[in-house]
Amino acid sequence: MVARHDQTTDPVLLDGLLQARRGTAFFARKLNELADADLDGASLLPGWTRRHVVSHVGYNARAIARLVEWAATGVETPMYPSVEVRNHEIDFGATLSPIALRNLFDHSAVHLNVEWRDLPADNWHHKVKTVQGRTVPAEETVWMRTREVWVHAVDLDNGASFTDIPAPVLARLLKDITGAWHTRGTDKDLVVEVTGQPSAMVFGDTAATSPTVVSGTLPAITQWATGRGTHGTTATRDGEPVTPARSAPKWI
Ligand SMILES: O=C(O)/C=C/C(=O)CC(=O)C(=O)O
Repeated sequence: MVARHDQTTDPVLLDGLLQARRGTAFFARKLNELADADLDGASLLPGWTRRHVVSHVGYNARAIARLVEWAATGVETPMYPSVEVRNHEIDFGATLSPIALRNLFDHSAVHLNVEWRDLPADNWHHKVKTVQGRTVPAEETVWMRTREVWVHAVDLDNGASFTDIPAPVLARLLKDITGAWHTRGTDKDLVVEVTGQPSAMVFGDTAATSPTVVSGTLPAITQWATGRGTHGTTATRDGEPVTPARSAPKWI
């Protein structure tokens, strides 16, 4: 039976779906503001034009839809056959005509949304494996997509910034990234402090005796943590400014 609304009634999941759908609408808005010729311009990602960003976001929706189909059917359908195929697909997509590229984004986003909508409540707990080898419940696909659409909307370099991203999305992203650093041990002697928050947000090597402390607002710190520059952040060590500002450890 085809559903007209989400099958899940889990309020946390429904809230997550809302953030993903809002992010998709935001990406669509920034894309629609660009003229066809603008798609040839550079994005904020080294070596990628805006075409590459749109291509990646489109194929990412298809890849995530495959995980949702896996959760629905129990038939293993990976995001991508391999990282090489993923990268080749992005390069190929970047060569499409503007209308085809825009259709790729639109149609893949609708497809993913339908897969989410029709997934029975119980199947959201079914385990699937991401291209990075993480085994996660299908619920995680919502966050995976949320992250992609909000951050890559900024990467289109068309006026969007991290201040446009909702605070709960930024906070979760920062927690994810600093958690990954911690797991890899790449946050040694590094403390990250978010300013201007009702409750303290401190991440990193908080046991270090003389750490480099990088601080800034939630949008500025999250932008920095994703490897998108030091703008709006300050770095100090033993109370003295650190120059040049410390770049963030690798995220993914
Ligand atoms: O969260 C993960 O384990 C994997 C995420 C991705 O693979 C997202 C992408 O970078 C992609 O679709 O290529």
